[in-house]
Amino acid sequence: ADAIYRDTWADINLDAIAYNVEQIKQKLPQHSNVMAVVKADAYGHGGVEVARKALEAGASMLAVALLEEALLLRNANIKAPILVFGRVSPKDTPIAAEQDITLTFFQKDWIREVKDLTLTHPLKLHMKWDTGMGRVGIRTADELKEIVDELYGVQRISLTGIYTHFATADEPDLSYFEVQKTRFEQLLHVFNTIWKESVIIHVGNSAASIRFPENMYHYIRFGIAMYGLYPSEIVKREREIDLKPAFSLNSQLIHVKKIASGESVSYGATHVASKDEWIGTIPIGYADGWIRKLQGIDVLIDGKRMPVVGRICMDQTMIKMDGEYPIGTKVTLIGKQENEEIEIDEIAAHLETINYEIPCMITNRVPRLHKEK
Ligand SMILES: Cc1ncc(COP(=O)(O)O)c(CNc2conc2O)c1O
Repeated sequence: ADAIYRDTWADINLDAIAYNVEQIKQKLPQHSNVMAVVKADAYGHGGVEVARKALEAGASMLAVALLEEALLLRNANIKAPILVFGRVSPKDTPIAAEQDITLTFFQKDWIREVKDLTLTHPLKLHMKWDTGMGRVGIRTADELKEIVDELYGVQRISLTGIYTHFATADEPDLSYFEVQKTRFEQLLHVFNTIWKESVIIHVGNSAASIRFPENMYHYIRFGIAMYGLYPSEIVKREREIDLKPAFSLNSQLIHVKKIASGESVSYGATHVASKDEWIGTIPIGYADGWIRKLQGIDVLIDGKRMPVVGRICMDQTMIKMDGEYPIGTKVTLIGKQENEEIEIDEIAAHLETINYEIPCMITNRVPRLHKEK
């Protein structure tokens, strides 16, 4: 790993990743396996390290969004099956076939273009069905029949899976989830009459697999919960599974000063001390993904909550402290200190977004240190 000089880093607890995989496996029936979703550099947790740990903990397949992400795992000598969710252009399918990377398809023309190529290795494909996510996938029985017709008798291209994705599995109201399930079952019935070879079937993300572990077919696509985050408030409240968060974010005080009443902090001089105040500075800013809207959020120093004051800069942030602390004092922006904790969910709420976005938005300028016992 590259040398680290700045005192700002993310601790990735790989034992938590393993724990979370074990928790869902205990809930799943024997015939359901775990596909670890490690796209976007494992939701910002470090793709290779998380993939290896998830496989060690019992996942038997990996999923990514891009061919580039799959190749990165193969280059790290990861041999497990990998599914790419996104559309890979036909011209790049030979690389996928060569590296034994399974691709997603859902367009008749795509198959026609791939059939015109000379593939030196078999190309494995999962077909995506859009039962209501409205993103990618075939939508009707006619489309299904037409695309299956393109596959008959084609050498070197093998359909090894079919899948769909739920738009509302994490919501209190499950009526649309039921609509999607029904549509999937209808398409599956048609598929079984026109395709006789066995395929892998997978439908569930974290929310669906946590809430309905019994009907997850052959694989679940385990993403956010593997990182110890609940997909939504309702799933967190239902507590059908215990999860341990894997991501924490830390820094250290690099400057400490006392300012008098009336003196200001940071650009725009927007924070004005109402009385004598101790101000700490830490080396993290919006170029690290610690964006300006996080002004006002609490961080932990000495096991206590202290607020970010003044405008967050590109590389530095100021904190109003309850007293003087030495340079080098650890500051926790996400995680625990003594009996206080700043959860990713709190940051997400402050930013009026979802927890998925937080670890993804912390840029690569913040090193990820992977720890395991
Ligand atoms: C096709 C597909 N399957 C499974 C998952 C895993 O979902 P989970 O993290 O809720 O378990 C995702 C995540 N996709 C996204 C997560 O956030 N935005 C997305 O597009 C996905 O796109």
